[in-house]
Amino acid sequence: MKKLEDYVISIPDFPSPGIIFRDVTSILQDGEGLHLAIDQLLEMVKDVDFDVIVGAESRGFIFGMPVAYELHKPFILARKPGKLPRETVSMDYELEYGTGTIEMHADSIKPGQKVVIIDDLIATGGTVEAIAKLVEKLGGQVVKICFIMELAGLKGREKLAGYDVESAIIYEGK
Ligand SMILES: O=P(O)(O)OC[C@H]1O[C@H](OP(=O)(O)OP(=O)(O)O)[C@H](O)[C@@H]1O
Ligand SMILES: Nc1ncnc2[nH]cnc12
Repeated sequence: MKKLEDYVISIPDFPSPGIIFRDVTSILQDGEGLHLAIDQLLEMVKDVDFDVIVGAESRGFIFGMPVAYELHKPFILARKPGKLPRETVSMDYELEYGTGTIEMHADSIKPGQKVVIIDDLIATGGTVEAIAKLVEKLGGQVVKICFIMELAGLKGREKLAGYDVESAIIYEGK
């Protein structure tokens, strides 16, 4: 039987020299790969007491939403700047190849809510660290952070020290 990592195609030097791009679309374009990915995320949160799932634009939406749907939980979008129509909170962060800003609706997390954050991949950890800070700014508590893939060589976990972090696939390098 194929494991989740068997579905991942890695592309050297994309989008710039030195980056090995771990292409999540290669999981999604196989029905069994997609099913396995969502099942593994469901397994990660099965014993976690939480209220809300937050997904990171855009690939985090793909993986967070089916988990929220299956567990009858709300799904909150952490989006790139200028996309959310109502009052937002915003945080800047650094990426493996660039910088970014992430926003959430100011009313999306209620004080005291327990939050699971889902994204496809952790590289430097900047994106999800920024989202965790936004959740906390809104009074939420981050109880678990789940990834499909982790690039351990970029040490993103160090940025997320103190959080319960789990990844389905861990690549030792970048
Ligand atoms: O751990 P980090 O260094 O923050 O990098 C990981 C983030 O980078 C990618 O998203 P990207 O911003 O490229 O957006 P996309 O999902 O819309 O392609 C990926 O989907 C993660 O969200
Ligand atoms: N190396 C990588 N592969 C796929 N997505 C990424 N996002 C940031 N770094 C990445």
